[in-house]
Amino acid sequence: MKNVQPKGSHFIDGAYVEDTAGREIPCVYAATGETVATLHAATPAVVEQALASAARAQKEWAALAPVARGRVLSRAAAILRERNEELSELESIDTGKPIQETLVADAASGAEALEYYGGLTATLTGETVPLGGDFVYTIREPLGVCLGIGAWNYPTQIACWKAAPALACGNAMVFKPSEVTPLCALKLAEIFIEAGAPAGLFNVVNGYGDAAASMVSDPRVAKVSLTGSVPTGQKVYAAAAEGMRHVTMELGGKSPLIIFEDADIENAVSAAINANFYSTGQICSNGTRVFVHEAIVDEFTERLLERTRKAIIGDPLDPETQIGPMITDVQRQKVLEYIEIGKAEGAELLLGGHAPEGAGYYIEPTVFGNVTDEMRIAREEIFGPVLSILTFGDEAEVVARANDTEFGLAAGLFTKDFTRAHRVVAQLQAGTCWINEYNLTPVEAPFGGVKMSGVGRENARAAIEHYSQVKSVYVAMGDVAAAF
Ligand SMILES: NC(=O)C1=CN([C@@H]2O[C@H](COP(=O)(O)OP(=O)(O)OC[C@H]3O[C@@H](n4cnc5c(N)ncnc54)[C@H](O)[C@@H]3O)[C@@H](O)[C@H]2O)C=CC1
Repeated sequence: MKNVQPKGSHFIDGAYVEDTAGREIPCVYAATGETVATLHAATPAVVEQALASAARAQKEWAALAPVARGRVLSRAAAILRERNEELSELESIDTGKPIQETLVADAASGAEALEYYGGLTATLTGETVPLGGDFVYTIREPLGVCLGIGAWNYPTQIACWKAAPALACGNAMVFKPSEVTPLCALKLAEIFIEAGAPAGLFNVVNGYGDAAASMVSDPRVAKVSLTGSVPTGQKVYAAAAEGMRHVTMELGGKSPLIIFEDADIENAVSAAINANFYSTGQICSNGTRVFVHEAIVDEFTERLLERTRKAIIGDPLDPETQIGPMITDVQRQKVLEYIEIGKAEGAELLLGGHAPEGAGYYIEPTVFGNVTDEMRIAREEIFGPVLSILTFGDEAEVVARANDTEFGLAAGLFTKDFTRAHRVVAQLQAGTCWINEYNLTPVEAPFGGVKMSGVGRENARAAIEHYSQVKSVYVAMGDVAAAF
């Protein structure tokens, strides 16, 4: 394994920073279990340095002409693209995701976000509101220092999706990656400096939940954007509320994928595969409850099993590999427990269900048939490669069952009947819906959840609303009327 030990555990004020007094963070390659780097969690002194330099840099950055800020984001995007290969390799080492995925979905997606917001920066204007003589104009202002907190499944993409709109609006960001994937965001911080960002504008502070928690309640932090689980989201949202901070919460899901009887079966199977086995199932928006119409469930299941049996499980750095390991052994054990629960609840294990022999945190792509709504495998987020097939008879029934969940991140449906497609989408309680596709998240489209899956939106113009605030300025053109 090549040397991936960073020059320091944190990247603050334009340089790597180390403080070995912090608790160790081992960075483990999930394919072998080998420790490939050791970092140290941020101490209070490191956190202080990060917040102080971000507060200083934010003022400098916000004072630039918007087009100059946009240029820095565009340059950062170009550097990400130039280095896509090496960044993808690091992403695969950090997460265990197959290189054939990371080459297209991580630094590339991050670059898209930076390109999009780089272009948008100079267009962020206010409005003039005529009042018949007097008028109001509005100014879109940055919030200040934003805190980004990341999950482990997409360390580069999450950092970029948060940093790009935050910086476009004139904010600074301190980013706390997941403790199990501490490497990739450090590279993004280096790239921002190379692209011309002021030192301190994008700082990376590695650490565990407590390091992030100490920043959530710091008076210098104006906004918190978290990608993580619902229980963490509840804690972070509550702590942010104490200081009336803005929040974006990108949390978990248990999303439905509905296959109607007139669906194109091969496309529906492709979508079910992407919705459950991409990134070894570690995707928040996954369509893990696959509702298949009873008239086609046999045909659908047969093709799904035939195709999934061919999946190539292996070394993430081998370009042929389609399924890598789970992120940690803890996560693998959690998924294996759910598989046992599914069997005990009476679901039919049709494929997989085992951890292959040997090193690494691998788990076979797993398909359950005859799953019913009340089973825990159909209600709780597993965050692993476990697909549940549920059958249904009619449209009203499947809509009600699809919505019968505390989550509301995403939903998908397959049908050739476009009237039905739009009618059903209108009733689905989910922040993102796909018709005849699944899990595509272009930067041009807002992304986020309803219900327990979160608040706020990432990507698109929608994210601008969540990283800026509007000042109204009333301008009087005449005398002031007063009662006396
Ligand atoms: N909606 C979305 O866009 C996405 C949501 N997710 C969700 O993330 C979860 C998996 O990721 P995990 O890393 O296991 O989530 P997690 O909730 O355990 O951790 C997320 C982050 O929060 C930090 N954290 C933990 N406790 C904290 C506290 N008290 N205060 C502040 N920060 C704290 C962690 O250190 C980590 O950086 C799943 O539920 C998944 O659905 C994952 C990717 C995308």
